[in-house]
Parts: sequence; C-alpha cells; structure tokens
Amino acid sequence: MEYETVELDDKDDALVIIDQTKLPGKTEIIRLKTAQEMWDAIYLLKVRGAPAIGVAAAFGIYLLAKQIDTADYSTFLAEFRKQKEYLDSSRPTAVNLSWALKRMEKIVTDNGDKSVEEIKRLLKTEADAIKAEDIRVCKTIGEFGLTLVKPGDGILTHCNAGQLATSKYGTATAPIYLGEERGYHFRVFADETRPLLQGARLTSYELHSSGVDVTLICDNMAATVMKNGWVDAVFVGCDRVARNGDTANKIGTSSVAIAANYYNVPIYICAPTSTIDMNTATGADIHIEERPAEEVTQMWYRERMAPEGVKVYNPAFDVTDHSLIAGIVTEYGIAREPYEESFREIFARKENAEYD
Ligand SMILES: CSC[C@@H](O)[C@@H](O)C(=O)COP(=O)(O)O
Repeated sequence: MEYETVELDDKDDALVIIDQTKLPGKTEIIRLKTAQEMWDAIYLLKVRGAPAIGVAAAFGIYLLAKQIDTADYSTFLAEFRKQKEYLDSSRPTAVNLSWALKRMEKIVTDNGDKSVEEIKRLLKTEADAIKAEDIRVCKTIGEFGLTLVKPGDGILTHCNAGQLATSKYGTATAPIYLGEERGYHFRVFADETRPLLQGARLTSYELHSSGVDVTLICDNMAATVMKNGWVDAVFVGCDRVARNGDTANKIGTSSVAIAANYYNVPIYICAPTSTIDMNTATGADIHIEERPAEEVTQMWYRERMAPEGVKVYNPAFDVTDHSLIAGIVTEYGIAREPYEESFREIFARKENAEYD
C-alpha cells in the first residue's frame, strides 16, 4: 500500500491516518489534532483494528501531552490522565487501546524527577517504539503462522486483520503476505463481514492490490467453501484474548469457528502479546461493544435495507470459545491448550528476550 495506516507528523502536531470509512473508493488522508478529533476517528472506525488503535492512541496521547502548557509535574500528570481516560473511552473491546495508553502513562509516572519537557520527549520515543514493535511483532507472527500451512493452501479470514489494522503486514494476513513473497500462492477467502464490511472494503482491497489470489464471499458462504474442501486453515485477528484462551474478535468469528470445527479445518487466532489480557479470566468478562442500529439498517447502502423503527441488535464483536481454537499465534510462539499455561510460557519468553 502506498500510505501508512497511522503516522505522526511531529512538526505539524498531527496524527495522520487513512480514513478507512472511505476505502476502497477513495484514499483520503486526514490529520487529527484535537482530542475530540482523535476520539471520533477511533469511535467512527476511521482508524480501526486492535493494533492500529493502540498505535493511534500512543501518538494521540503524545500530541495531547505536548499541548499541556505547564512546567509543573503534578498539573501535567493530572491533565495527562484526563486526556488518557478520554481517549480510552472511545472503544471498549480492543485491549490494545488501554494497553498502549497505560504504557504511555508509565513513562510519565516513572519519570517524575525529570522536567515536563524531558517527559514529553520520552513520550515521543515510547510512541515511536510502540509503532516499530507493532511492525516487528506482525512480521514474526507471520513467520510462525507460515509454519501452519503449505504452498497452495486455501485460507479463510474474517473482518480485517491486515495492514490497515496494524502498522504493517497485519496479524492474520502476515502469513499470507510473507507466503506470497516466498511463492506459496495461497487461495484466500475473505468474508465480507457484515455489518460494516471490513472484509469486503478493506481485506479484499488490500490483498487484491498486493496481487494475492483473494475471493470475496458473503458471511453466510463460509460453511459452503469449507464443505467444498477449499479451506485448509482459518486465520483471524482478535481484539482481546482472555487468560483461558477465549477470544473476542469481530462479530461472526465464532460462527466461522463452529463451522471450521465441524469441517475439521483448524482455526488460528493471530494475537500480538499486547492483545492477550491475563487480567481477564474468561470471555464472559470481556466487554462487547454495541454499536448504533443504523450500521445494520442503512449504512454503506444507498437505500434503506430494513423498515424504519425495526428492533436491531448490533454487537460489534463475539467471543470464540477456547475449545474451538487450534492455536493462538503470538510473536513468541504458538500457544495451545491449556492456554493459561501456554501464555505464561510465552510471557516468560518475552521477558527473557527483553532482558537479553
Ligand atoms: C489485527 S486487527 C484484529 C481485530 O481488531 C480485527 O479482527 C477486528 O475485529 C477489527 O474490528 P473493527 O471493529 O474493525 O475495529
């Protein structure tokens, strides 16, 4: 892709993103400067996908911190926390948002002995590191994911866990992009992903423009392509993984997982360790965002598709039970049942790597 999903323009004090609600028809780059603009961009899905939201929030809070006009540490910290809470309230399910904001807050609280100017410089370094890590992490997830498939395989994916959802490579698409570079020539099926069509508008767009063999299907066709024997593996991203491996991802993922299990197709969740929330015990503890009815009844279509005033239920995510998941692919290896134990090993590997 020609543009980056999320960028910082430090000279112009702007968070620069592609407005993903306009894709694939129009590539519109927008510049966000105020807390309200950043909050709206996340809530309205102009920037979306768990890792991309985290990177946007890190750059966003840095820019908002830069605007705090005081040399007094306590005043700075109080205002920083206010802005952080505000950005954190934009979407509840993707843990990367609060993860990135907490990481930025730690820079402020760990450096209370430094000047406010110095803390602002450290915040910029941390936000840059969060983005650079995201790129490295996605690439490594791609390498591990690639060990689970073979050349020519059929891969099904749901929603968009691609480049547009991260800083580069994507998570669920990382094995596909790396495989493509190495001549694996996968056949990819992209679920359109109602109601907001991230699969149709974003995944099929980014894979098709990268030369990947991608076929767009409606969500209710996933079981059929599996029954036809066209799918060897399912790769999806996630917004939050609970300690027991239950996984929240875009609504419809659990139906894909149930069909995949029925047809003996393994489903793999691609999850940066930043998306694994060891403080959440099970999927029942994950807050599932509910969004406006209009997204179901009329958005993206010229005509209304449902009667005025009809009742609508519009949860943005669902939870796939850990028992349906064949493996959770992280940047420190592939976690398997029992997930809690496996995650502890993965986090220990991460800690050792950081220590080395
Ligand atoms: C690597 S992105 C992982 C998930 O965030 C993705 O699969 C997803 O569900 C995105 O939902 P969205 O509502 O478009 O932000």
